[in-house]
Amino acid sequence: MNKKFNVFRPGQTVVDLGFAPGSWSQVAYSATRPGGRIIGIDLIPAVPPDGVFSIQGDFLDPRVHQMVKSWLLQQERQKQTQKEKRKAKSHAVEAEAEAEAEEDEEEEAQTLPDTTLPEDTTAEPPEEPGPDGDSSAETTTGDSRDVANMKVVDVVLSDMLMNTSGIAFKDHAASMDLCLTALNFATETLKPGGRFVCKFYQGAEDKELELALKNAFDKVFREKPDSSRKESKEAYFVALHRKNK
Ligand SMILES: C[S@@+](CC[C@H](N)C(=O)[O-])C[C@H]1O[C@@H](n2cnc3c(N)ncnc32)[C@H](O)[C@@H]1O
Repeated sequence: MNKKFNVFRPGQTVVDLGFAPGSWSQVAYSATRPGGRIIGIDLIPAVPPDGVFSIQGDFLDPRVHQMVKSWLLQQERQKQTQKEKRKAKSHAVEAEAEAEAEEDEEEEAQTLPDTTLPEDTTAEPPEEPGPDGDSSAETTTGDSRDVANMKVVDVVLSDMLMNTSGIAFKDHAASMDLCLTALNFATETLKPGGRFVCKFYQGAEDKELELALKNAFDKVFREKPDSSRKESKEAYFVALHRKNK
């Protein structure tokens, strides 16, 4: 499905619901390098693949949503701090280069007759805003706003499925609960343009889920990948480009 829909890109933040034992997380991790951040959540204890952070808990429990959001916030703050550090470093390099250039000019000037020296040679250089001063302020404000709204996630995956009972309607209803919970979380956290992939058990109510997805995303595909057994009621929705609303 990733090959077909190109779900992952380098640097993305991905939330993998029902991640254990971790194959999807592993694919997400490799496909989002460098800079990707992956968090997996599962009911059962499982060691996540390298580079993946995990939380053990029931995603139907709102407290688990809060834990994931806290992690996302922390990651976002880290990203901003790293961005600011990089900016400060590049400003320091620029300032050093400017100071060196001025020193060179002064040295050159000292070798010339006095009359050629401009009057303000000894004056402090005027403080000029960095080349990206204004736009960086905008970016920071934009990021802070996104963090406040928690729209910081690029992809939400849900492969959550209960142990099936064999009673089709019951399994379908349980699957719809999980999918709708995942979709609610995605609605709260996905950036505009974000993607959502969820496994579901086909049944009477999946049309409603499809409609909710179409309401929130520009494109929605119903998929039955080759790896899924033909007789199984399992299928996937792939929703691309979260609408900006
Ligand atoms: C099919 S497996 C996931 C396989 C995984 N995507 C992978 O690639 O390795 C489904 C997982 O969903 C988890 N799950 C089911 N209900 C859940 C819930 N309410 N909260 C969190 N995880 C849940 C199960 O424990 C199980 O590990």
